[in-house]
Amino acid sequence: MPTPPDTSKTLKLERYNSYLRKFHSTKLINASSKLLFRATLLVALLLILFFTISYPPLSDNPHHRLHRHSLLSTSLFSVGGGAAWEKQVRRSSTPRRPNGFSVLVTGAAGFVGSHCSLALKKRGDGVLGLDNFNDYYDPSLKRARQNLLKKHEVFIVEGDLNDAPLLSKLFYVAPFTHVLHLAAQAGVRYAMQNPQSYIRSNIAGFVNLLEIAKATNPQPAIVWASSSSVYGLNSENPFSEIDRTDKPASLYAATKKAGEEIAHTYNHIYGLSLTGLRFFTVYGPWGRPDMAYFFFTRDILQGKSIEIYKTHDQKEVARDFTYIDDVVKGCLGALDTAEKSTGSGGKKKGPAQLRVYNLGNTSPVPVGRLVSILEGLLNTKAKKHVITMPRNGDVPFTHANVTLAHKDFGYKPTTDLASGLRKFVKWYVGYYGIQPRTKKETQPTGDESG
Ligand SMILES: O=C(O)[C@H]1O[C@H](OP(=O)(O)OP(=O)(O)OC[C@H]2O[C@@H](n3ccc(=O)[nH]c3=O)[C@H](O)[C@@H]2O)[C@H](O)[C@@H](O)[C@@H]1O
Repeated sequence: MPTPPDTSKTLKLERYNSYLRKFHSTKLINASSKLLFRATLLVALLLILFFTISYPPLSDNPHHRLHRHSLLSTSLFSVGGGAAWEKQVRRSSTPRRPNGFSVLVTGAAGFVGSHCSLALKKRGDGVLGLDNFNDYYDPSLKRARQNLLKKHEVFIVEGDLNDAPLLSKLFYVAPFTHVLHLAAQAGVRYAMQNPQSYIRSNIAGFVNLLEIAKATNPQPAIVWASSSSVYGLNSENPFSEIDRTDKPASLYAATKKAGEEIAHTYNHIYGLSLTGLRFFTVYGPWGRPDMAYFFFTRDILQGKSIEIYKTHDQKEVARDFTYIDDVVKGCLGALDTAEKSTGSGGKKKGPAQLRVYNLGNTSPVPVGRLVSILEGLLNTKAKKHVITMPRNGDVPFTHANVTLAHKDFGYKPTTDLASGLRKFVKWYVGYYGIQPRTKKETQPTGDESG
């Protein structure tokens, strides 16, 4: 019988191989679980880091518990510009004086908005600007104002009032104590060309802002720009806050009047502290190119004719032109005396302050006189064309009674039209690089009337 083969060695070898296989697979499993564990840990750490930077703990930021929910529910973590952007928002809005305000200034790249932002920043308040940089007038002027503000460490967020997620985010990131709401579609006559833009900014945009503000905790106090145009066809003289304002002459005026009524509603239902300021034809350096004093200056210098309106009964049209520095003092006075809102997170807790003030100059000047002052300052005769006021929403005259603003926050305009226009012309020729003309260069031209 053949001897059976000796299998003991083969068996040993197989056992050894199987042991080795088991050993290696266990090692492999161990290694991959370690790798998985480390990767999970890293992702978790990164997530914690991201949320800590983006959203400080609620105890650090008692503002807007509600907004945390809305931000999460609508996946808005991506709104705004990331961590560096949020840092800018926080830095710009943080006050540098004890008990300073943190103010959201809407329309900060605008005329009144840029002046107020600088004044607030200079006295140590925190200021964050918001502006949509629309092209109603030359946006490069708005960019120049933005650069000026940047030099003074005021950051302007580029965005629209109707962008609810953006507003929510701003209110979440920065605990604003006040809002100075100056963003609006301005201009009386343009309302006939583009009525919808007035509804979008002055009504829908304002409501959107109030919706966000009412839901915050604590709610900010709001000071906002109404307009002398709400007096419309009022014939009382001077205009006082208790006069009728139910006869607006333009859609612009109607939207500002609507704003005053909307303010009443939000004050009544939600306890928001609201102050409306009726500005009277504000003018000065860094002004608005769509306003008469501004484009008269440009057209006089370019030798173009200008139209001076007269009323239908052949009287001169007059305005209570108010210098920007006086208006800025009025805005700051209104902010300083604004009481806290009483509501929180959308619920009213008690009656809140609701105010309206005239901010005018108390001294109306006919448009013809404004043109004479400009002619003198520019050393150039204007080509005047006097026409009957077109039916474009204009009112014949404005005249402010400012007793209330004086009583409540010491408002006292100190700049007459000639002094204010001198400062404007100085800025204008500097900004546009125009060589001032000497008396000899002046070309006398006959006045044209029609
Ligand atoms: O105080 C206000 O409530 C308003 O003041 C100005 O509106 P307005 O007073 O009409 O200012 P301008 O458009 O600069 O007109 C000034 C004066 O010049 C007159 N004007 C205007 C244009 C023109 O070609 N000719 C002319 O004589 C107007 O009738 C008015 O009396 C602003 O444009 C509004 O945004 C603001 O709300």
